[in-house]
Amino acid sequence: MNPEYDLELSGITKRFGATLANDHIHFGVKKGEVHSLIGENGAGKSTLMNILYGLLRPDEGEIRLGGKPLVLRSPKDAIANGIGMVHQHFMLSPSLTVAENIVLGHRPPGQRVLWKPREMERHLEAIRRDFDVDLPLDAPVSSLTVGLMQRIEIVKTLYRGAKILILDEPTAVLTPQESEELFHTVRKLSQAGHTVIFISHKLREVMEISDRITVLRAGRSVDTVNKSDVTPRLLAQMMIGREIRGLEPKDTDRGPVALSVEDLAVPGDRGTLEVRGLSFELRMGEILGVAGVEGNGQTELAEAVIGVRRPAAGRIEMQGEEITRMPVGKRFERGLAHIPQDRVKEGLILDFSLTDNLVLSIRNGPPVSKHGVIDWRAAQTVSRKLIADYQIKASSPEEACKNLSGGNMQKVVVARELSKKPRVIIACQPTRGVDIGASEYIRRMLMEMRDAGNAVLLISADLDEVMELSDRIMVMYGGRKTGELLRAEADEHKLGRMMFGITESEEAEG
Ligand SMILES: Nc1ncnc2c1ncn2[C@@H]1O[C@H](COP(=O)(O)OP(=O)(O)OP(=O)(O)O)[C@@H](O)[C@H]1O
Repeated sequence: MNPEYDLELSGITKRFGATLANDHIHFGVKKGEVHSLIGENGAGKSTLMNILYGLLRPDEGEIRLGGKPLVLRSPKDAIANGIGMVHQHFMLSPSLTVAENIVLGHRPPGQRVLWKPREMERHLEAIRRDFDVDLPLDAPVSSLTVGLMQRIEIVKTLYRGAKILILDEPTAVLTPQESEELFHTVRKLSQAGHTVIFISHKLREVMEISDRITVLRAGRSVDTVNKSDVTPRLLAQMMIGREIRGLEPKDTDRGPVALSVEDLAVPGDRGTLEVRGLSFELRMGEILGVAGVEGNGQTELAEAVIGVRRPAAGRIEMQGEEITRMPVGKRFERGLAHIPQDRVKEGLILDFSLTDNLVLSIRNGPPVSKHGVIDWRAAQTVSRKLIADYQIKASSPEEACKNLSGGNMQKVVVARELSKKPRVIIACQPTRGVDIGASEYIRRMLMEMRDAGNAVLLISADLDEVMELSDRIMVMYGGRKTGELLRAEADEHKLGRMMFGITESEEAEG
């Protein structure tokens, strides 16, 4: 045990069948530090943190807290020892209020009864004050933004006495503004002596928030470094074990119209119009980026184009044919592909194998099936090739998708959609939660699809991604277009203003 460390995991090994997810990992954390845990998809981050949170038992290795060995049989043990975890998928009851969600099922330490309302209020108030987090305590959770839900999860773990907080890719679901607020909370936590373990793929964030950084690669710990001793480039190399190449966007000739959207109005789940009179054209051979803070109609736009949400007005054409009311299946037959933003809910059948998800769900013809009879061997060959091309980490093509890490699930969706040889691709947050190596690959694939003369509508809240890939960028705010720029004309400042509703003419007036 290194006396510097408050928490130390040593020799942690965990196998899932043939997969060695954690291979003698060493991970030491100091009190009050923000310690980032980074690594490519499937590197073993979630497995290690699930062990620390008592969700998984290691096959080998030891955990020590404050110098004493710690055996964690369940999250209850972890919480009792001051270890809390905020997962990527929130565990909240939508119909209950914020306050009810926070206190739900929690008893004050050593007592049999639940908190009394006054004590509860006092306890919550202390958390609110100490960490400068504001919450609408009486609001039902169903009415809140994702950023607020995450804040509730953090307060919930603090309420249960967490001193060490594990945040599993917390910014993956946040807007840039919400991420800033989260960082403010993280800094407050660290100042108050709490330890934060921050899992992320975004090196810029890691460089901004961390004191120290541990890099995992293929189940092993590569190194732990001080933030001041590294650069993002060096971290990327440590993660993927080689130099990364930059992407060189290339100017291509714009072809005929791939997608034309005219005066489109689309209602959201609550019946109010989320897309309001939107018109634009996407050409073959181009990537049109749709920038904007999430929740400004981008999702409803994508859903209307792929056909799962009915527009209230307007017209959509694909390659000259009207598709406004065309059934989804027909649109796909005509060459549309969709990379959904919620891959778990919309993109995959989790209990099914990789081959099922990669190949069988989309191919009805040769070589995978003939006259309705599936050729399993051919299906497996196609599946194996996709697994290799996209470097999907799985023990075999028969592995169930639910066993894959989050980033690898995304690779499955992208591999399947792009392998359909589509003509028009609607890509929604295609690299969210995906590591650098795989992001680079997915971005390169989107550019290759474009260079081969196809069209890509890239909806992304990641401004860097939009600027890196797009030939043109359109900004959405409040369901409308607030501007459209060529990549060469776009900069963060201009786009940022448009993202908050300042139109091009207002922009020109300064
Ligand atoms: N329950 C499971 N059964 C089988 N294999 C699993 C299981 N959980 C994880 N694995 C495998 O263990 C390896 C490590 O996965 P883990 O989820 O820890 O990676 P990660 O670094 O968190 O990745 P990501 O960034 O994509 O979330 C992967 O190859 C994964 O497929």
